[in-house]
Amino acid sequence: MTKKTLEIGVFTGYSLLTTALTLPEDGKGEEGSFDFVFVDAYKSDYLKFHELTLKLVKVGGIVAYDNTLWYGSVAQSEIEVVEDLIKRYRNFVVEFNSFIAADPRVESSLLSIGDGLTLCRRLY
Ligand SMILES: C[S@@+](CC[C@H](N)C(=O)[O-])C[C@H]1O[C@@H](n2cnc3c(N)ncnc32)[C@H](O)[C@@H]1O
Repeated sequence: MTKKTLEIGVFTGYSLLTTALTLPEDGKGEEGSFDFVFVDAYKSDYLKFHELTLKLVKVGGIVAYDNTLWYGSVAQSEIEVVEDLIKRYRNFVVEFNSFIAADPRVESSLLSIGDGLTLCRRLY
């Protein structure tokens, strides 16, 4: 059962509260061996956060990265993407997805729900 969770990138707190609602009475958020980390911050920092979260999450724990389809732009060629915000971060997300797919430290899956959610399970 998940007891220790962390969220990187809080705005309204919606996703944090959603996670909190699943915690048992003795669930904690202290530093240490986390069961679950949810990352929804600036996409340019995702690779940096990956190194950090792999230290924080325990072996067998899950790190979830939001927006890894980045409005579908990761499946488009760079020149097809015209909207500024999407264009600005597309290459970071493409690079992140490639890195995660080849990272032997995690087993990962990019779920095509919402704007894409990548689940990584730390293997060692
Ligand atoms: C898309 S919103 C997150 C929404 C969040 N899922 C919620 O329900 O509240 C992204 C948030 O991440 C924050 N953020 C971006 N980069 C960050 C960083 N390096 N460290 C901490 N927070 C960061 C932004 O300020 C913003 O509030």
